[in-house]
Amino acid sequence: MAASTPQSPHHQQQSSSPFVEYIRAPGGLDKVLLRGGRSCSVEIRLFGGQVTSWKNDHGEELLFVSSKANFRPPKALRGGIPICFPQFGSHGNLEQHGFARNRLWTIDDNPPPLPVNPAIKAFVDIILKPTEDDLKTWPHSFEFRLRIALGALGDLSLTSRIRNTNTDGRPFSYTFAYHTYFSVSDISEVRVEGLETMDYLDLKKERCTEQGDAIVFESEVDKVYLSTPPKVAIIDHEKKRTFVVTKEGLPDVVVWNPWDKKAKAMQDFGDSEYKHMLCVEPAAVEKPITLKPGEEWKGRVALSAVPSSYCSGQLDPLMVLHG
Ligand SMILES: O=P(O)(O)OC[C@H]1O[C@@H](O)[C@H](O)[C@@H](O)[C@@H]1O
Repeated sequence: MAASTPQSPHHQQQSSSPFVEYIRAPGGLDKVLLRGGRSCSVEIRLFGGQVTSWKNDHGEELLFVSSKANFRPPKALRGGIPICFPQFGSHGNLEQHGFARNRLWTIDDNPPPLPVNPAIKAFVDIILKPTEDDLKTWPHSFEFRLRIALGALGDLSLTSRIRNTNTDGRPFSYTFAYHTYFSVSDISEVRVEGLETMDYLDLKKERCTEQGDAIVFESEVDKVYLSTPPKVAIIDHEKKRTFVVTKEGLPDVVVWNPWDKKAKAMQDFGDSEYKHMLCVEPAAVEKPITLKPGEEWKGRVALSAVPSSYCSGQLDPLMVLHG
């Protein structure tokens, strides 16, 4: 559905679905709200094509957004799920994490169909195409379609479809990440399962191997885990909540927490906020994806938040990851 001209600064546009609301706001801050059962909801900001809120049945926020986040374009918002494309981090010559998170996306009126999923309550399709300026720094024509969907059980999924629309016959390559900021009660009470014994790239992009235990957090972590299994679990002991991250088409997973020193150095991040967030980012970093003209790539992530089967220090990882 196309967005119409705003009639008031906060004009709310009717969509054909009672579960989808388009909210016009000044300064490029248009949003889309997806509503599910009870208090479940997802908020998407067209600037950056960024999910900025994901709430469960009880209306509790599941994603972290910094209290110091800068909501004004052109800077990306610190929190939610920024999209890193066509470059993850500093793995290339472009600006950090690429430009997609700093561009205005539009509603995709006529997306090519995706397989029908009856469990999906509400969804929106948005699209990004390069601007003239983007073509100067990254001379490739593309269509990046993103479907954001809220499932009947409150799960959130993001499906990216990137197509090479170059007319000069040239392929292009890119790296990618769903830079997901999870909200956690206390980082020292959190562990990540599913990445044990995996190889990873450290900050210096050197290859190392993770130990056999679940990952816990006692200092800064910034690692790109390589060729990982399709599921990762983030267990928040204090909240007794487990986030299950299921990914397709995205071999790598970035795990990031800036800890105290880096937190203080970030102007749009509170000094102590590192205690309440963890980024676990399904990604394609080590091996860039290459598309020939006309080819399309798909990368999907599904996030769910379930009560932990944690009980006095015993979590059955098999239940979480395969149950
Ligand atoms: O400050 P930015 O550009 O949003 O990046 C935040 C972090 O994003 C993570 O994905 C990277 O692994 C970190 O190295 C980086 O510091």
